[in-house]
Amino acid sequence: MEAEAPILVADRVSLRFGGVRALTDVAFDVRRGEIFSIIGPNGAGKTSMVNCVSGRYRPTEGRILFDGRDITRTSTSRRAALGIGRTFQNLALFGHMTVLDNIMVGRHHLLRSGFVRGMAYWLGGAQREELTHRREVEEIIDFLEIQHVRKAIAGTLSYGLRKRVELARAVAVKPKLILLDEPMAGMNLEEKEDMARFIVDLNEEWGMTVLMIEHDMGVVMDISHRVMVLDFGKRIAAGTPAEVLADPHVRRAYLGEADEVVHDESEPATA
Ligand SMILES: Nc1ncnc2c1ncn2[C@@H]1O[C@H](COP(=O)(O)OP(=O)(O)OP(=O)(O)O)[C@@H](O)[C@H]1O
Repeated sequence: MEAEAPILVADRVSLRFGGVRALTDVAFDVRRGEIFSIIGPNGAGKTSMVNCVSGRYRPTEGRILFDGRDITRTSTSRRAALGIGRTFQNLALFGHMTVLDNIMVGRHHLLRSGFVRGMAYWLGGAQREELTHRREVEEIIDFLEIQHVRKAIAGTLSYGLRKRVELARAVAVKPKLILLDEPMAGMNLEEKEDMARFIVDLNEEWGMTVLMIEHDMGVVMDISHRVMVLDFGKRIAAGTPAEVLADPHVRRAYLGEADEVVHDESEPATA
């Protein structure tokens, strides 16, 4: 049987900012239905890579394919309409708006255009559309367990809850691929465990494909199907979490002193 085409392909992507080579010849693909994570030390190029996928940055060389289509030159908004959703490293909620309104904002493009909607309203179709819309939003609110704060002003919530609302907003646009930029950053252990569970459920129950950057290695290795490791803008390894953890390049580059620890058995421990 022929393997299904990947939903996302990065084809030898390079990105330069003046003299800085943020990415050099990075290639990977994300399979439909998987959780794929990008890890690497600070400045390795993770955010740059995800920005090339979302459309915020345009690669200097190479191509990005989504759902079989070359999107290298496609605008950010068009990519979103094609089915690429995202959350941000720093929260990007409307702090003065309610949780419900924040989630609804992301849904606008799913409704028909203003003029058509106006006409349809008079013809009776808009009410049906509005009902479906509301039901779907309520499903997401239930799923992410934020019913109790749906009327609260987003800016007043705890950090962990705001991250969850941001995820709800990204999910609400029904993306085929969701880009999560450090979803656990700044969270306490309990919040991290909740977030990890939501990501796994989104993937398993809602069939959402996930491309994630995350610094928490425990979470990454726990929930990812495959992982790519970047270092100084280059891909140094990719594979299952077990393969990546066993890779000597990764141990040297990412885990730093791991090699010395292995070779230093004769030395007394100093840590
Ligand atoms: N807009 C920009 N202008 C100039 N240089 C940039 C820009 N964005 C990223 N860089 C540079 O590109 C390199 C890769 O940065 P990037 O933010 O992609 O790394 P990262 O792996 O996401 O790091 P972190 O884990 O710290 O978020 C760094 O040297 C960074 O300084």
